[in-house]
Amino acid sequence: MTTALLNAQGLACTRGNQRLFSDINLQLGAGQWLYLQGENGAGKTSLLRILAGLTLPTEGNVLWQDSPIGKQRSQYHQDLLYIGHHAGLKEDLTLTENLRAQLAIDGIQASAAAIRDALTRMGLGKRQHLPARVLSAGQKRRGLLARALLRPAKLWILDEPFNALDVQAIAQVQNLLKTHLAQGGLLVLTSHQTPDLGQDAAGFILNLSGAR
Ligand SMILES: Nc1ncnc2c1ncn2[C@@H]1O[C@H](COP(=O)(O)OP(=O)(O)OP(=O)(O)O)[C@@H](O)[C@H]1O
Repeated sequence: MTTALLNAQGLACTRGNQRLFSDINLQLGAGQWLYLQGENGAGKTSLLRILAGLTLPTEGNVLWQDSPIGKQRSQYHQDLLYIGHHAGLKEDLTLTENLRAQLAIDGIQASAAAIRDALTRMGLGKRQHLPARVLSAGQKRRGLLARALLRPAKLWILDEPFNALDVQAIAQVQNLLKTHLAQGGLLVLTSHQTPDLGQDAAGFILNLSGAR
């Protein structure tokens, strides 16, 4: 049996006077994934943000390695890679500068060569010195995902990682996710496109539509 590293107990979320979901319980161990489904507005991003410790739940707790995430913010931050739905890039900075700044927040000093390699692997070798504002939506998404190549983290929480990506990039990101899982990483993601995470990794699907 896999030991649960991420544990959510009785999660509920209310926004304004709208109950998005309640009584959400999850357990995820090494090499396991959770795929959140649901219509627009079902509460997927809200749940991901709660799991990432960015929003407090209305009810319930999130535990990481048996301890509430609020009591171990710095350890949890170290173990977590969260990539949000909206491009979190500073528009006037280049992709290289954006990545360097994001990694610095994560406490990681990546070399210029490592950043260049990651961007090249994401097909952005020729775009690395352009300000983010001139990049296409898919290029921005690729740039955000390059962080996953540079930032070791046990738990990945990804909000619509395939958004705006072309077929080739989707396949590349799916391979990245499979490798992460094969190495014992945990993955929580949402996407309007069903991901292919391979036969070997164990996974769960949670549909938030109707979880009120
Ligand atoms: N801070 C907030 N204040 C008020 N309402 C909010 C707030 N944040 C989210 N909501 C509402 O909560 C609902 C769920 O939003 P959320 O972004 O979690 O949905 P989602 O399932 O990720 O949707 P999508 O598939 O469109 O990305 C929406 O109706 C949204 O307007």
